[in-house]
Amino acid sequence: MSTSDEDRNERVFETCQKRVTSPLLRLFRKYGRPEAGWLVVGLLASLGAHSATLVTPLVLGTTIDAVFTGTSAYRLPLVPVAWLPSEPTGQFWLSAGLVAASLLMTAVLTWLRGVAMNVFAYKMLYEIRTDAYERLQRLDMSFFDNTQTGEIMSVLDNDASNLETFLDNGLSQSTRIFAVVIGISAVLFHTNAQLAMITLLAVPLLLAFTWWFMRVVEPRYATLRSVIGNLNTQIENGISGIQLVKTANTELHENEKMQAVSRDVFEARVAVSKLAFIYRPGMKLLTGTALLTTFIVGGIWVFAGPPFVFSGELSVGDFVVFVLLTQQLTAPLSQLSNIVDWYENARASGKRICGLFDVPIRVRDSPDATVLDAVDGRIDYEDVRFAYPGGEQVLDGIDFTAETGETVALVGPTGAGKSTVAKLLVRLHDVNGGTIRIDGQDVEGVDLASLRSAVGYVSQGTVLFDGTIAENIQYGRFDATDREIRDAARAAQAHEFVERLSAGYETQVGERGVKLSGGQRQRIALARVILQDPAIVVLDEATARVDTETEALIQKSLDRLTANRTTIAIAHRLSTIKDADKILVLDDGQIVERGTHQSLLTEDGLYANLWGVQAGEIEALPDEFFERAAESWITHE
Ligand SMILES: Nc1ncnc2c1ncn2[C@@H]1O[C@H](COP(=O)(O)OP(=O)(O)OP(=O)(O)O)[C@@H](O)[C@H]1O
Repeated sequence: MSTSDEDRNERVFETCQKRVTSPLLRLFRKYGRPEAGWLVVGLLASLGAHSATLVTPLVLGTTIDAVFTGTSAYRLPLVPVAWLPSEPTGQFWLSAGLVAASLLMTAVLTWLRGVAMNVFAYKMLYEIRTDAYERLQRLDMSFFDNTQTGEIMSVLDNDASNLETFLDNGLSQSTRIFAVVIGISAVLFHTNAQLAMITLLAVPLLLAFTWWFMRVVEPRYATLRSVIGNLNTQIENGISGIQLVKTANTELHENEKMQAVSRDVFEARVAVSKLAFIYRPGMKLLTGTALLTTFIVGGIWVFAGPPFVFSGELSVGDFVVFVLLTQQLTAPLSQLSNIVDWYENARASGKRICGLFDVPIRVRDSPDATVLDAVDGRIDYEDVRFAYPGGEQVLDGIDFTAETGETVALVGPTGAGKSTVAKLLVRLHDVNGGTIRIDGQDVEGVDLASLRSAVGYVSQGTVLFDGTIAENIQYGRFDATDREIRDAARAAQAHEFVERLSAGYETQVGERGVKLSGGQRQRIALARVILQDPAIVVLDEATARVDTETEALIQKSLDRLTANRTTIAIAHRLSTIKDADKILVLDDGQIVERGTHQSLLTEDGLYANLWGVQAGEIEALPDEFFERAAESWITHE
């Protein structure tokens, strides 16, 4: 498959994720560098805080030997002997002071670490999230057609959180391990190199055990992540389609689907846990064994002199240092599994985030794009051909012109390609062949923003945003005044019904506008387009979902909207478009008839048949029509 084919296929998001290498490094280079100062402060503070915890056992060891048992001189690593007191009382209080100072330092540095690492992680994530969202909005419609909403949402939500957890907890826990293992090793070697070798034998064993765990758990984690994705999709589909579930009485069926995906999640979690149940106790057993071995060997050494091949002395103080520090090894090393877990999750999430950044955008401004300004509104379609990514040819040789101010209607059987013709005008997709021009300029050569503000689009299923009615109308032009919003609503025949609502223009419309009727939603959408004041208007079944009375009302507002604007109107109900300047009859991606209402009726073709049926003059369409519709239906399926 060539790159461009891959970039056009339905699973383009998946393909892009697979191609990503070193996602964390890549994200760090782009988003972490500007905040690297915070990271350095955080890591140094973490290193300092964990190193400070080593002071207490060290000081305790030397104090026991020098002050309590008197077996050796009072010495502290890195501190010149001349600076140390020679009297036991002075030594005792110095030790107490050092322990207090190290506790205080640990507390302050831990605070600093928390602040610096949080700021680093939050700032980086803020940039990634906003950039990803910005990118997402520019992606082609075909990306949204082929990617589950749940999957996209989880990139901005779960994946960003996974990254944040790793950047914050994962990195600071890693420095903890680094500081503790290096620090403890140094202190133990300094205290007694021979015993240190016995104690620290545990470290390579712990690392090897963790490496094994990482290798075997990763495929299970991959399965877990994928089934959690399925679970999210199921929940998302079930909730967004709740009306269908209730009316179709399919709650049981949905429950069964939910049970199946939940079971998959359960089984995947158990598979991961089975390994975690071996790993965590295994880690404890290994560190426990190291402690016990140190205790036995060190104890014998203190009581009866050096055992086995060892030589030299081990004081009680040294023994205490070993026991205390070996215990301190356990906690950070047992975090290794969490770090691995956070890292794996962050890597997988980083791949998805980078994959999203890599999805190619085909519909974009060309480098020499010109701004579509002072639009007259003449539209030319010239031999336009189109197929959706991975699909069959949907439009084949579409040719027509809409003169400035004209209304061109597109009619024809379902699936004929009418909406596709309209979508190509605002470049929701780009043509595969031929050209679309506005005022003689190829739409692919003009600035996208100017193109889309020149065309007002009212789609089949009008979608409103959660917010007030006023906010939804203002979406057409954000700097519109209250008066302009009301004027637009009046022109759309919406003002009266809005005024009758208890909160008027401040009424909340609910998610997707569910609290309004279909006709009310449609009129709000029309008010929005009237406020936008475009030179060209596309009406895709603008009156499809309303009753005849509302249709009459909407028709009035439509007449206001389309007067003096070039209009492309798509309609099944032919009565709504019979006055159009041109009517194009589409069938199977081609224009099969064209003319005015009157001329098409005289032609006695598909349009005349459709009109006859709708006007009740003909009882049924000819068999030939059904055969063709069935054929088109089968090929579209
Ligand atoms: N996003 C899409 N991805 C893939 N195929 C699509 C997409 N949208 C539409 N199609 C296919 O393109 C063909 C034309 O669809 P289109 O929506 O343009 O038809 P239409 O004439 O507007 O139909 P209707 O009157 O039912 O709205 C259909 O076969 C449809 O299955």
